Amino acid sequence: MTTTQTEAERGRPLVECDNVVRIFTSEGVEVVALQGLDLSVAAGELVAVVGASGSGKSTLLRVLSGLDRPTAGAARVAGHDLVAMRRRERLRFRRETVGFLYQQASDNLLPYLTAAENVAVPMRLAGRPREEVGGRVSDLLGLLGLAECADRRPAELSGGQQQRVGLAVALANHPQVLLADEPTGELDTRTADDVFAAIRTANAELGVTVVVVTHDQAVSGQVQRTVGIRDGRTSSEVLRRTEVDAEGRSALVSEEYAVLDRAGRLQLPREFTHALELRDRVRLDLESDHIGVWPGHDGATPRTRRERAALTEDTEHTEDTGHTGHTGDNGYTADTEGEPGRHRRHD
Ligand SMILES: Nc1ncnc2c1ncn2[C@@H]1O[C@H](COP(=O)(O)OP(=O)(O)OP(=O)(O)O)[C@@H](O)[C@H]1O
Repeated sequence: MTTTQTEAERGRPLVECDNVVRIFTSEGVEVVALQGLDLSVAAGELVAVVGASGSGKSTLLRVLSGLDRPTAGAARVAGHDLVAMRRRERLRFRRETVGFLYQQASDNLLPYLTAAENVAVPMRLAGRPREEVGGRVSDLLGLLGLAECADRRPAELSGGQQQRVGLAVALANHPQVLLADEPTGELDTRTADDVFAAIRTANAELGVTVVVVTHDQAVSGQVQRTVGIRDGRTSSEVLRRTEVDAEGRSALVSEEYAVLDRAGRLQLPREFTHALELRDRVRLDLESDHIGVWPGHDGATPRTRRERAALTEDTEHTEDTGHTGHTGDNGYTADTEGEPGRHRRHD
């Protein structure tokens, strides 16, 4: 089966959101669903966007699938400008460039058609020749472990099989990007793992770039990169990679990063801000290899390195620890050396 991307194309940004804003107005009240969201997904990546209910996940997917238009900002998918795109281009984009997998099987499949007939529908709508349609249908059903289900209707399939047929439908027209909205939300853990395995197969074998949105934190175990979304903007990332030690043993390592946008904005994790009662304003301290963030307080207690340096002219305090003895120093620092990316607490 042909892959969607060549090796040379892998790695270039395929999905790009730059400061995307989406404001809904209902009954005179404005709801800011996306507030300056940045996201970049490279060709060939499999990324999960994870966030609580109301964080803006579905709004993001609707924008990326061309169903909705951002209020402000820039969004591009596979070279298509999602803000400027006109009706005709939008239709072709939705038919050929992106595939969509919904949470409910009833949104992915027509109940009166067999699995094979369902997979054929998007290709027939796109006007593909009959001989191509038959080959693609059996290739996809075979790849996703559904060959024996070809002639069954959705009601005769398990929940996991229905989602995998839905995946085959989404992939039918060789989309460059697969967008999945809570694709395993209705399934038990084992069946959800099977569906994720099928999504990974599609990503690896067909080269399709995948963006999955979910509220399920556990999904980060299934993907290479997890992007956290909070209050309509991306806030953190977890990267997973395999490390091999000197004895040749491999271990899966995951590291959490905060996302820094182009304007230098950073969202601190909620548990950090709660732990230190950080609010309204904080003091920043530039060190040689990291930045310290300190509660703002009332300005009466000197906190920053510069302020401490001024103090040390009068006292014998050492700067080695980065702490002044009198502050209690419960500030967090994000190290850039030693443990890159890890949020570490200084005791
Ligand atoms: N058409 C709309 N009109 C008004 N407000 C909307 C509309 N669509 C979404 N919102 C609001 O925008 C915010 C983000 O909604 P969205 O559906 O994107 O969140 P979500 O993370 O997908 O949530 P869930 O996991 O519950 O589906 C919410 O406050 C929601 O109420």
